[in-house]
Amino acid sequence: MDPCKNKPSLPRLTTNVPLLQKPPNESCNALPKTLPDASAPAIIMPEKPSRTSSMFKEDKHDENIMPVTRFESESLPIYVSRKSVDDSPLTKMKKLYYEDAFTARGSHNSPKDRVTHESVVVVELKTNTKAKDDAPKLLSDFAHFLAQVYQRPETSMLVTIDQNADLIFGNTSGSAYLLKITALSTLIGPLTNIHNTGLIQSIIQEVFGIAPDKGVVIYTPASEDNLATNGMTARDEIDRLERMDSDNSPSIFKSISRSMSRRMKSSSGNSGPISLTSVMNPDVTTHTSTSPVTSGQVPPLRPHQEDKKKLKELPKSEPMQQALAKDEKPERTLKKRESLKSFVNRRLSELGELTTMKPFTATKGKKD
Ligand SMILES: O=C1C=C2C[C@@H](C(=O)O)NC2=CC1=O
Repeated sequence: MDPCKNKPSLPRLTTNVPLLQKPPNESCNALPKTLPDASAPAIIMPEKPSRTSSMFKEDKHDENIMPVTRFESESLPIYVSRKSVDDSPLTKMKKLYYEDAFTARGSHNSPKDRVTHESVVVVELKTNTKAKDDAPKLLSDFAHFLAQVYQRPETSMLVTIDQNADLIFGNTSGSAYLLKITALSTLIGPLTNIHNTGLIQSIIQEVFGIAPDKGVVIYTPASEDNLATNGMTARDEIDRLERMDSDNSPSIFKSISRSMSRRMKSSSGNSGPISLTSVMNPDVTTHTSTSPVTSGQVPPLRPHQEDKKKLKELPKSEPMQQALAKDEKPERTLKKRESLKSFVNRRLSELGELTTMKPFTATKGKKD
């Protein structure tokens, strides 16, 4: 006889993470490997961040063990070893997660999205009812389950379970629980909470035998400034990644510029490259930049490698006029009063084969 038949059926809830199949012989008391329903469409979506932001404080509690007899000793291990099996469901799930998060088809590419996607989720469960599983296993399995619910690596889950809480809900001292979940505001919102409450309360019912109406779930949104780990708040981390992104973007321009330069050289033979870096991003100040003149220190455009070498030798603070004096081809430089637009257009017309290119317009509608 299926021991699970007498249990109330779990709500058919949805998730947008890959779900694992429950083995037919798995104990009804064991924490399921998977979320309840893999077939229905996802409803988790980013929600408007809440304005509130606070981290809950730890409550003090005294020991109060209420032994529970409902859990049978024949409960099977809940999860296959995740460390030793390469194609374990968790590995597959992680693979899908990382593919989604870090490839072009993923939508989590901005620093904020990246941090949000891996931000810590803190889950605190207090109950007056003991589960059958030993604490480490219970914790690990619960963390695994919650990581699926919140769609993040398990390394981002902080889970604490107090099975000896002094706790009363209503006027009876029967089994009950309090579950607090703290996460970035973007992970907490009306739809997400409805969805996740169903999932989590179902699991708690399976594992602890406590009905959803005997448990309370509190969701606490934290702002990026109020959630921290590894010596950094989430805000710090977003800012750091944003700085890294902006530091890295000029090199992308540089490499495009280099390949453009090679193509132009091979087709014209007598012209130097236009720095795409500077054309695309006038604020970028590199040695090959044609940035708008600032403080009279704009170094010349360097079309050839040997020019580049020379330029490297220029002291960084060398004034523009001195730099020009050393330049063999000063006409290729951005003259002090010349706008970027007219400079680029002048250079384009110098490069005969580029006449098909549209003139560069630095400022829409503004005459040079
Ligand atoms: O609150 C968070 C803070 C950080 C810092 C960063 C790290 O791993 O160093 N990642 C974070 C995620 C958070 O949620």
